[in-house]
Amino acid sequence: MDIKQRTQMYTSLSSFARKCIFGILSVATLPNHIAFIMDGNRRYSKQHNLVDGEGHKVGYSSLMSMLRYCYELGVKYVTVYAFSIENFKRSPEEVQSLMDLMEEKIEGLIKEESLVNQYGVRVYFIGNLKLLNKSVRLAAARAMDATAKNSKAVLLICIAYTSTDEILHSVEESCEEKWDEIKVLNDKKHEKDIISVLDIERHMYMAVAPDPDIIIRTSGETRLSNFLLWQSSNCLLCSPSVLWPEIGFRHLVQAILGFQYNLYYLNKQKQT
Ligand SMILES: CC(C)=CCC/C(C)=C/CC/C(C)=C/COP(=O)(O)OP(=O)(O)O
Repeated sequence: MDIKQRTQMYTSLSSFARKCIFGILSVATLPNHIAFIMDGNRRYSKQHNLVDGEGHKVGYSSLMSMLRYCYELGVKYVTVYAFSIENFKRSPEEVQSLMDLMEEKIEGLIKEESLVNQYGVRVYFIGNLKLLNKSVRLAAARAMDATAKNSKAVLLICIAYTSTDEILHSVEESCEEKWDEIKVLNDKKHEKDIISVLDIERHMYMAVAPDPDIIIRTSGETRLSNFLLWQSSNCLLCSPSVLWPEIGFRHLVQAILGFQYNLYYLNKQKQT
């Protein structure tokens, strides 16, 4: 058997094993939305003596594997923290190199043979997109347009994002909307109206998705780092102690088992 045949056999065997494990996991409630904080790409580069930026490229391959597993399993929504507003404070060279990678990979997402097309994924870019340079912003707009008709699954890419910025944006939009209503009604008694939680939720960038069930943050970190603060009040946080480029199938399975155990335990508590 040559290398090609061996690789094919390995791919079919691992795909079969995954299907069996997914079959078992599907017996209990599956998460509908998983979010990832992809921590540890630079540390991976350093640990493996790679040139700067290589860790993020390996990190992108890990992301593609995790997306494949999630969509195979039937998780409809996946969110990733790709670039925070805080990341703009890194050196100009590093920001530029990350933006170049982002642009290249965004273009790749909508290619004919891409995973996005294979699984019918609608892509959203979530964040303060006007902070991005024009070419990345246009690439993001193209990817959103090109996938707008896909409805089997959803990928939300948080870029130029922080949760506090999202909340601020949403409160501003809600106030403006309320103010316009008051002006139209020209009714003094409405001036006392205040915005509601529902107004704020409606104006969130993340309003296109339900709240996440699980947030997985690699490299053993248990901080949320300004990610989905509003949306994570009932969410399970998992922190596998591997760097993002090292994340694998077993970490996803562990997180889902944790979620299912948590749900089982909560239901049991409610019954007693
Ligand atoms: C199109 C698309 C979704 C592309 C995503 C590409 C990708 C893997 C981006 C990760 C970006 C990032 C700043 C990760 C955090 O690791 P870090 O750089 O902070 O590393 P560290 O935690 O070791 O410092």
